[in-house]
Amino acid sequence: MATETMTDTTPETIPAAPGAETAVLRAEHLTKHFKTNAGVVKAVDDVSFSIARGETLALVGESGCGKSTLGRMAVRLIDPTSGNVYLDGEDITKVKGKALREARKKMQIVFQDPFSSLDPHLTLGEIIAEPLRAAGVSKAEQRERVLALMERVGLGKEFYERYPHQLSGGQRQRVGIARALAPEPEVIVCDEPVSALDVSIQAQILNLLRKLQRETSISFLFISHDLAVVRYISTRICVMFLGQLCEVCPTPDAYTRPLHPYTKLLIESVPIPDPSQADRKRQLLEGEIPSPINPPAGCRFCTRCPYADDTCRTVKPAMRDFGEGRFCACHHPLEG
Ligand SMILES: Nc1ncnc2c1ncn2[C@@H]1O[C@H](COP(=O)(O)OP(=O)(O)OP(=O)(O)O)[C@@H](O)[C@H]1O
Repeated sequence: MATETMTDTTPETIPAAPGAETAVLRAEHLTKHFKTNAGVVKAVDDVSFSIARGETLALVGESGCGKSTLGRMAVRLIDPTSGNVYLDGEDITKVKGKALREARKKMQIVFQDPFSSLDPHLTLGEIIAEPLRAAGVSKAEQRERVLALMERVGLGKEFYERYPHQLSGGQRQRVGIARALAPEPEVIVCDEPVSALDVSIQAQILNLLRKLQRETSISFLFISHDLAVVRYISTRICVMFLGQLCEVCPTPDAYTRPLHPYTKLLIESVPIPDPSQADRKRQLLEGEIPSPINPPAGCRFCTRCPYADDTCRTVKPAMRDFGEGRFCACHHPLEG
């Protein structure tokens, strides 16, 4: 139950990682509603977060909870229904034309499927050079910079003239990362970047991202449903359920001392690969996720939560500060 030290806090006050400099990217009250024939889909509802320089912030949650929509809004690939995005403290929610192009250079995205996101008719050299060409970099300099980028992501010179279909999945994702790095961004949204890859290749790509971050203190918003991957790569975690954040905390805390019942169930529902742990009862998340067209009025997790009472069903829980960088929106947090 609630402790006395806990304070109510509006989500926009969720700080960047403790001790970090000011946030590179900050989202405030981001909301996206899609009008469909079946009704208005409340894909993302009043979500706020910030990413510090050199930080990897993970966004986790089940399929359909709004992760990709949130990631795309954060880098202005889609416009929010309401809410604001700040890049280096500047409100870029409504910028257009040249200002938008400048902002987009600083915020890149790497997609899950590196095959469909690479033009099959272009060589790797051309694909990686595309953002440089658009920025007016000379032909000669483009080649030099592309070769340097390829080296940084572990692709030899011999790949310069190759086409996407000549590459493995892991190599294609390296190309996707090189292309994202080309305009020297401050933030890269990685939307399930390793989900389509074999486990051994996943580790190589994750290690590459870590190496790049050490070299340049770039920030990542890392979207994933894979909690093992997120544990390895991220500094902090945002747990999302049905369009809203329910917990934000340093990554180890999500696994060792979760505050939200949903975080705990999500962690416990991960398959157990270690046979000596086979006796551990695997918790299953039960019940259907409610429709984002007609979400529950109070806490959105109330229909699946073992602790839900009348308050949970009627009153939306505020995001509260538990100290040490831990925030949770729950009427009955697991600690206190
Ligand atoms: N263009 C759109 N029009 C209507 N509904 C949409 C649109 N894009 C997303 N949605 C809906 O918004 C909700 C959130 O989708 P989103 O893809 O952001 O979730 P996600 O957590 O990234 O899921 P996944 O991991 O499966 O990609 C879903 O209910 C989805 O069907």
